[in-house]
Amino acid sequence: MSTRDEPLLTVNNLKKYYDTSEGFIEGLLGKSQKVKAVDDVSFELYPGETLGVVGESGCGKSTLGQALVRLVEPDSGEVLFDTVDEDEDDVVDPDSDEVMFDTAGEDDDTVEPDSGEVQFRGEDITQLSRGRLREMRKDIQYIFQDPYSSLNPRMTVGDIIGEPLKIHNIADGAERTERIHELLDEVGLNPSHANRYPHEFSGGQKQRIGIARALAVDPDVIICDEPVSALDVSVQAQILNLLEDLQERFDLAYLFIAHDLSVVEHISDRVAVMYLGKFAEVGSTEDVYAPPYHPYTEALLSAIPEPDPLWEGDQILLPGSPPSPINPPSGCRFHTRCPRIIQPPEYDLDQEVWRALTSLKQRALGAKSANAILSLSETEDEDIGELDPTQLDTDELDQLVRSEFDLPEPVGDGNAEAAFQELIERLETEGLDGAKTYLDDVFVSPCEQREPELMEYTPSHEISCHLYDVEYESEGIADDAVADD
Ligand SMILES: Nc1ncnc2c1ncn2[C@@H]1O[C@H](COP(=O)(O)OP(=O)(O)OP(=O)(O)O)[C@@H](O)[C@H]1O
Repeated sequence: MSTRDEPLLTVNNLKKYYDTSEGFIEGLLGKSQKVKAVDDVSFELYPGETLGVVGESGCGKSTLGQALVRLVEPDSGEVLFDTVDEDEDDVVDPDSDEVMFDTAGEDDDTVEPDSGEVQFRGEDITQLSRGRLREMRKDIQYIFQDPYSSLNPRMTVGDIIGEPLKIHNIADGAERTERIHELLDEVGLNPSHANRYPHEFSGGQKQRIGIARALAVDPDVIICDEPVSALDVSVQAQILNLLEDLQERFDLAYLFIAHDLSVVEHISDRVAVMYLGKFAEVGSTEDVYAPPYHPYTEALLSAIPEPDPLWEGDQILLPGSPPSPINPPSGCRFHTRCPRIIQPPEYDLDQEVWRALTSLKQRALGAKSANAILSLSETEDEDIGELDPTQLDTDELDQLVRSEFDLPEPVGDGNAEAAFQELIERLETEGLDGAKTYLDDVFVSPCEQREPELMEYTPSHEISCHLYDVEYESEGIADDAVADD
């Protein structure tokens, strides 16, 4: 049983990979590829707190929320659940005689108690039987992003809110009606509207109905999956205030998923920043929204349309688009876009120049033809046709590549300049394949070689970045990075 200082949810090494094979045969032929939507995520959620999960679209936030309660089945990992011990007299131990069995009509091993609270004591949700899973879903509710499609249009609002009361044998008849009216009132809706249908309500009101439905079963945890992103900004604030108010009154813990950093900052006690299926940073909201930053968080914060008044830097534009979660980059997954990607000890370049050289390397290694290096169409460009680097002279090629990547001449470090010139020569004499072979061994960042752990930076702040890694600190690299902050 959880106390206030112990986690309600303890998530260990959770993974969810989606299979992309289109059919059984493809699967058999081994042609399926796995989308690593959630890839080894661990965290805790404490009673009464809000943990925000933030990151770009497609980074795995919804999959994480859904895997916790097995709306999608996780591949591996544990989700240990401990219910809050509110009132011991009201507790029903599922193993005790107090549980009255009435399984008529049930098609599985469901055990619904006639009264009292069912307890979970560190049970692993990923291993629960279907019956126990159904009981767990009373304690952990899910609010969906889209209030328009998450409510059954053919049911009255009263029936929608009353459904969980019925499923979990919580209230019946007049008692149920009274509870529905109470819940409508709790979420700021008129109880006399219980007989109306969802289409008669605005977007914000629909989300209030979704919240009332989640509250009906008196949960310990609500997973709020982008609950305000479909709403107008003014309505967003009202719903966020309502969620905060309800949290205080009913001692709810929220896992609050959103892509909008301002929304997450407003509501969260702690924040986890997610990138390509992993947590890049987790900490108290104060820690995550102030230096030292994970470079990904820093870029996200710099891009908020109305930045935090404390934000002093310029907007950081990340190069390229997020890589595919089917084949995430080696080492630190963010290294292909990281403005602060670490230089190897043999170079001493301006950071922007170093970033540009690594972008050149990534683009060349991923290119199908030399055209791609210069952002030309992979097939044939109207004006230039297919670029054949072996037909250009070295100087011409050198200038084209420097101008494409904003590289100064020389790049500013003797070793790096020599490597760049050698690259251009290989491109000219051996074409793209020769350049690729050469690039395997040059412009190598420590960030692409080893995956950083999510490490404790302070007791309330974990960061997964080699810049904050003591091993790199001993080489002076991390020290410099932190000093910059
Ligand atoms: N059912 C599925 N089958 C295959 N891939 C999926 C499936 N659902 C999600 N994905 C992929 O898994 C990755 C994570 O998706 P997810 O929806 O969890 O991300 P998200 O951060 O919640 O993004 P968004 O805010 O856009 O929903 C994405 O690459 C997505 O395309």
